[in-house]
Amino acid sequence: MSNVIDVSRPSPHVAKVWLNRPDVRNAFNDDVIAALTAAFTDLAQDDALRVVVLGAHGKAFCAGADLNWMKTMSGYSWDENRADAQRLADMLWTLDQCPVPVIGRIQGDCYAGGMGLAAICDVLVAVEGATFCLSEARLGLLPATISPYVARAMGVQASRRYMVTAERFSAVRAHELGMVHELATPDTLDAKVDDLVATLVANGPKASRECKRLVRDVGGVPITEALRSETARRIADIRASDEGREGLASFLGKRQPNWLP
Ligand SMILES: CC(C)(COP(=O)([O-])OP(=O)([O-])OC[C@H]1O[C@@H](n2cnc3c(N)ncnc32)[C@H](O)[C@@H]1OP(=O)([O-])[O-])[C@@H](O)C(=O)NCCC(=O)NCCSC(=O)C[C@@](C)(O)CC(=O)[O-]
Repeated sequence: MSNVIDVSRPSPHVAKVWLNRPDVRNAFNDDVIAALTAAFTDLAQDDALRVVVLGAHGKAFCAGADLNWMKTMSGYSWDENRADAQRLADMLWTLDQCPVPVIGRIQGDCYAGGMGLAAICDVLVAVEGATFCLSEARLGLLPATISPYVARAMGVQASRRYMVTAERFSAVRAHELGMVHELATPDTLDAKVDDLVATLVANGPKASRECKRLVRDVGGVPITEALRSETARRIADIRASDEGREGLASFLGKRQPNWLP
């Protein structure tokens, strides 16, 4: 099971998690779901970590759920199907809760559940030639567990269209919709991802984690008095922290910040 994904640590601050079933276009089955869940659960405990890059081997990023695995599931009882779907929902949740920013490196096609993986990323870089598709309806299935993440990443209205039509669309269109943040060519993809990694590693580590949590907690939430006081509390917390003091002192002192571990 272990080699269905590759996890590497080029530095204590950076983790790379690569899907590794290129022969089936990185479709995920039970082994992948278990491996990704375990990897992100471990990474979440690592206080030195500042950024994760989620990528894939081979020509496609991810073809979604493994259809052979799903075919097996169709012989299951409703309860067994429910338990399988719950494991998938739990995996997406675990990835979404990753405490540090996740950069998605989309080097090829991104279909169905693969769009769910892309949608949990905080920053998405894709090659222009990659195709995106919420193909589930074509197969008589639903993009159910991925739907909240996809709707958050590309908006409800675009999700409506692409979920009901199951049409393919380009990375350029995904960029227009705001889901993809940067377009690349196969030659420039890694340099763009490396630049983003360097940008994220240079930021205040606590601030970076808190920014991610802040957007997740307040994005789309109605602006109420309670929210006004909660957001004020969060900035006060970080201003009063060693990191907040160091960030301001380094700016005012015209020097590089020395982030504490
Ligand atoms: C991705 C492209 C465009 C690449 O297109 P391509 O590069 O031309 O590759 P291909 O179509 O020739 O496929 C290469 C090999 O990968 C296999 N393969 C490919 N995909 C899968 C798959 N999903 N499951 C199992 N095997 C897969 C495929 O069967 C073939 O095997 P071979 O013939 O060489 O033995 C194409 O392969 C394709 O259209 N794949 C199907 C994508 C799809 O419709 N996935 C739906 C998954 S359902 C899902 O994800 C449900 C979920 C999770 O969203 C539910 C929820 O949210 O609750």
